[in-house]
Amino acid sequence: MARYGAEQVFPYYLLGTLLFKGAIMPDPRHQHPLLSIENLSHSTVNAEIFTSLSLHVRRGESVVLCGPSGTGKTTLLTCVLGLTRPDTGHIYVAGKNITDMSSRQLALYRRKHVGMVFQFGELLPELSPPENVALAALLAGVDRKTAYDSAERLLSELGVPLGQTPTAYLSGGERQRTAVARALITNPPLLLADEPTGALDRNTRDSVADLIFELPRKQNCALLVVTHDESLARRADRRFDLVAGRLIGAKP
Ligand SMILES: Nc1ncnc2c1ncn2[C@@H]1O[C@H](COP(=O)(O)OP(=O)(O)OP(=O)(O)O)[C@@H](O)[C@H]1O
Repeated sequence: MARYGAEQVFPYYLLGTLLFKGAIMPDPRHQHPLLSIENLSHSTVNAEIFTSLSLHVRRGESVVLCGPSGTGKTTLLTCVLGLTRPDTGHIYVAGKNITDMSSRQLALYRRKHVGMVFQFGELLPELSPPENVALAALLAGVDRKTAYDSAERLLSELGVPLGQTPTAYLSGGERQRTAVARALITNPPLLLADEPTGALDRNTRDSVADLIFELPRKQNCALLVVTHDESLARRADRRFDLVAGRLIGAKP
């Protein structure tokens, strides 16, 4: 049986300890992408929206998609959500080809693998923040107690007041934090956001942006954000512009 001396084992022990303590984080660029968009083309009855578009996002990294109005940024997000079927090309999430999935499989995929933050939160205004957030977990099959406990923990961490006040009465920032909590409650590996700070004033926008852009590192998820906001785009690890149906990389 082979024997290993301390001098042979120690470097591996040290590396393992450093990795465990988070002193050396694996570089996201060396991982397989969580989201792979490959040669995607899509058109409406009137026009071609994008052609042969490819984009990869890894766990732990943030990518921002900018570009003029009407170039298809939201349409691309709806393709990744499985709400729009592209004409050609494939989208893989965690190795699964979502462009081949049935409607039933897509509904399950959305509940378990994707969190989405919309510009106006898209919460149910009559429900309280814990109810809005817990609902996403209940729909994903989580039991009632766990869903409510997790919703309250997440909301507290994100600084949203608990209680029974309907979300309609909360401030814009509190509503958007609730929307982030709802996107995170199922612990999705992929987080999408469409103009997540577009409806907020400057101060609130900065604090919600801070919150969103620290999620890839904190939750080890992949983040894809669509925005017109240059200050938001600067926070991303990588930034692309969608212009005339093509992706142009502005930040490596
Ligand atoms: N279901 C649809 N049927 C017909 N045309 C559509 C449909 N959905 C989107 N479009 C068109 O596709 C184009 C891209 O729209 P999209 O909303 O994706 O652009 P965008 O880049 O997100 O714009 P903005 O920055 O203004 O939000 C637009 O011209 C839009 O009118």
